[in-house]
Amino acid sequence: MNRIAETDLILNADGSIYHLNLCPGDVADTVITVGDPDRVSEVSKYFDHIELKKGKREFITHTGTIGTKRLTVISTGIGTDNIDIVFNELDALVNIDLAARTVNRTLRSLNIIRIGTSGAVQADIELDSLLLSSAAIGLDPLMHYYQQILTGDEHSLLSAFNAALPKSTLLPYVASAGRQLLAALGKDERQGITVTAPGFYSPQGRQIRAATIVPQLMDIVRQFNFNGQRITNLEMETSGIYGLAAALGHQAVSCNVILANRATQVFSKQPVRVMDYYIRHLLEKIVATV
Ligand SMILES: O=P(O)(O)O[C@H]1O[C@H](CO)[C@@H](O)[C@H]1O
Ligand SMILES: O=c1cc[nH]c(=O)[nH]1
Repeated sequence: MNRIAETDLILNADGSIYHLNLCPGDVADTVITVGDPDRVSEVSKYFDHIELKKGKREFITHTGTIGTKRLTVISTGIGTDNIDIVFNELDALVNIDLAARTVNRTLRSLNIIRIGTSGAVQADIELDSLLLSSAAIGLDPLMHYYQQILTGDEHSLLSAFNAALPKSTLLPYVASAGRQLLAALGKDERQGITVTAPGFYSPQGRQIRAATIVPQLMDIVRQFNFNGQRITNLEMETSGIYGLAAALGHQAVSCNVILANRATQVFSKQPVRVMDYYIRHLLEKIVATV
């Protein structure tokens, strides 16, 4: 079996993995990712018992239990460049023998749920509501560095979005939610197609002082229609989460609290209270169904 080089899979002196600072036993089969490191304790405060708290840089991890359900909550920071680190290292922790530096014979598949924040692009999507991404269109570059095997539906969505873009401006890719996990968590929840942007300002159609060269981006996103499905929201991690989860054999679903409505230009008056409400809602659902 191929031995993975010390410079490809880097371990710290205590045997933990380079950025996440975690050891293999530290990760539960159900993993909640959040962008904001401060949101980790906002999730784990609802655990009955916290067995570990570790961290390095923006990657804070708490593992514990609610009843008999073991859960890990980890912060990714902002952007799909961080998702590259978090997903490759989480996968290494559960699927690689770190001592032998070889891939395990039996692979573990994690259930990974993002609890994030997002901006809606359609006027009728209520502020302070929850939205689950059935698929993501990535305007970030991450999955252009990995082999992706697309389904027929993903190919069709990508072709349709490419056709809506002006020639040679952006290079999108498409990735979908884990089918079984979405079936478990998506019941009675609003679902939509999410665009993942490689930035918060011009890449999401915001204009402060620096001039944008894609002024038509928001109109294209808002007007796009794929067999009756619309693009619903913008954020910064979901395409990478879905792309890498599929590439590594994990199930992932991205759940986002809508804090901004870009069409009506309003921002939530109560972001902390609303996030707390949906953390409790999703934890109940995860414990009951995942
Ligand atoms: O609240 P989180 O999970 O960080 O998610 C959203 O908020 C950040 C931008 O403010 C980006 O990470 C975006 O995806
Ligand atoms: O508009 C928004 C709100 C939250 N997060 C984003 O990336 N965009």
